[in-house]
Amino acid sequence: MLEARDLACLRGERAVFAGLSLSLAEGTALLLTGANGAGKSTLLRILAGLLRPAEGAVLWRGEDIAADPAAHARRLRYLSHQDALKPALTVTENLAFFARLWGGEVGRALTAVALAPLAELPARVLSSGQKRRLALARLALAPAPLWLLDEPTTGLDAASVERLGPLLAAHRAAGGIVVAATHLPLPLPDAQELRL
Ligand SMILES: Nc1ncnc2c1ncn2[C@@H]1O[C@H](COP(=O)(O)OP(=O)(O)OP(=O)(O)O)[C@@H](O)[C@H]1O
Repeated sequence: MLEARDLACLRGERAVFAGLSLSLAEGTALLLTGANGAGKSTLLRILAGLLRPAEGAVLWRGEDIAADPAAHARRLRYLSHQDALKPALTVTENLAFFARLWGGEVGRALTAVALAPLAELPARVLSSGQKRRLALARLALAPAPLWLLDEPTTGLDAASVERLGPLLAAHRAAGGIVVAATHLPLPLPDAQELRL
């Protein structure tokens, strides 16, 4: 369903990677690992259609994602290093913004990341782990077949990492694909690993 063919990426003069291919079927997960600077975030940005590869192509169900970037944007949830929160808005309001775009129930998504008790606080007062959980709550709003997650568990306590397990499992059980860059163990049983 998601395929990368012979990708090459240059940053400045330097080749970050070349000849990179992968193929992921419905319900599968891929962990991107490797040293700092190996190109994990870069590859996620290419798979998200945010960065064009120097060579090669990314395909969704056999079609180049570059042919219809808007359609690709609609089918994915991309969680970057940044939490992309509006500090002055409350926890509920931050999530309501995305619920207007994608649908879904804000209360249910907050419960999935155990943030319901903080729903009325402005996002600026959240701790860094709570901010990450609010970013992750977007995943629980409405289905999208492709999740691209950059260090999703940074700053999370053990219980919050564990809570991600059912969220990831439900997504995969519904045929969703997960690609996650990480230095830490993730609750993603049977994930393939690509070491960059
Ligand atoms: N805009 C840019 N211009 C030049 N080089 C860049 C740019 N963005 C990234 N790079 C370089 O590309 C390489 C890959 O960076 P990337 O962020 O993908 O690594 P990473 O594997 O995600 O690292 P980390 O584990 O530290 O998050 C790095 O050497 C980085 O310095």
